[in-house]
Amino acid sequence: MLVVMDQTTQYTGFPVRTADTVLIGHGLTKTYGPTLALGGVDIAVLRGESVAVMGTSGSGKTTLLHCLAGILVPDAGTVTLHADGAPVAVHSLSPGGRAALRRERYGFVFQQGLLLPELTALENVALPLLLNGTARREAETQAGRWLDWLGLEGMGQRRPGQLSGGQQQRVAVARAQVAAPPVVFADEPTGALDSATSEETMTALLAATTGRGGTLVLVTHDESVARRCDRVVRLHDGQVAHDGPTAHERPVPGAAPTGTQVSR
Ligand SMILES: Nc1ncnc2c1ncn2[C@@H]1O[C@H](COP(=O)(O)OP(=O)(O)OP(=O)(O)O)[C@@H](O)[C@H]1O
Repeated sequence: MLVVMDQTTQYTGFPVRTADTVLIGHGLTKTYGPTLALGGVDIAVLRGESVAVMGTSGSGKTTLLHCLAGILVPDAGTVTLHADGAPVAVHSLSPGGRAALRRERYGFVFQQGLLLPELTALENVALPLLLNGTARREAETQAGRWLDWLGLEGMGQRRPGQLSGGQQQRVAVARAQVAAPPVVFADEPTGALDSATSEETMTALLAATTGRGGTLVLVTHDESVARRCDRVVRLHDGQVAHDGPTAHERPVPGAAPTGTQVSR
């Protein structure tokens, strides 16, 4: 059956592209030796949506995220990004093409911010812009705006080791979003944080992504994190066991720093 995901429809089959679809994974299959990590997963992510991928340990969450993000190539199935310009067949890109895609079109937040320890917070955030060819002064200006916007005023010259875990994650959020990618992926972004800091980090992550028209796909074990997203996809043994909307009030979008429009 052909379905389009909306706020009332349970997922029941093959994902169909609509004008609002930004990312489609179809029939995604991945094995590691004898282990079937993904067994034909279909997923369609809408523009401006936050999707939480949940499931027990080993159910295939990170493998799915990595296939969608062009970190891993699925053994079978397709991943298509429909952002600005022509659709991109992510699964068939060369390793260099996938690296460019990750650098230019995607943002990432991991459990431990994975900030470069020898760089300042400002330099960490500016890095994606520098890699994309933005001049240093402009890159650092934009990075500084994001740090300020995420409540890190005056901390730009600190190195990651001089920031708390929650502050480091906000730097990671700023870095993921500074180049205004159409899709941000987050793998357990609050996994190392206490519940109050986790809440703050989710507020920052949602404000920086869906709050300004971008899209967020995140993996989490934490139901309270998932509840803040628009939709939950639950995996079980590498299959989609559930895909449906969460009941939550969408936060009122805040104004993003100037010059940070999401590319479509
Ligand atoms: N590089 C690898 N080599 C071998 N097996 C792997 C590899 N990566 C993942 N697996 C296996 O594939 C399955 C899915 O792993 P995956 O990491 O996607 O699950 P997950 O749901 O993200 O788990 P967790 O919640 O524990 O992080 C698991 O059985 C895991 O052991």
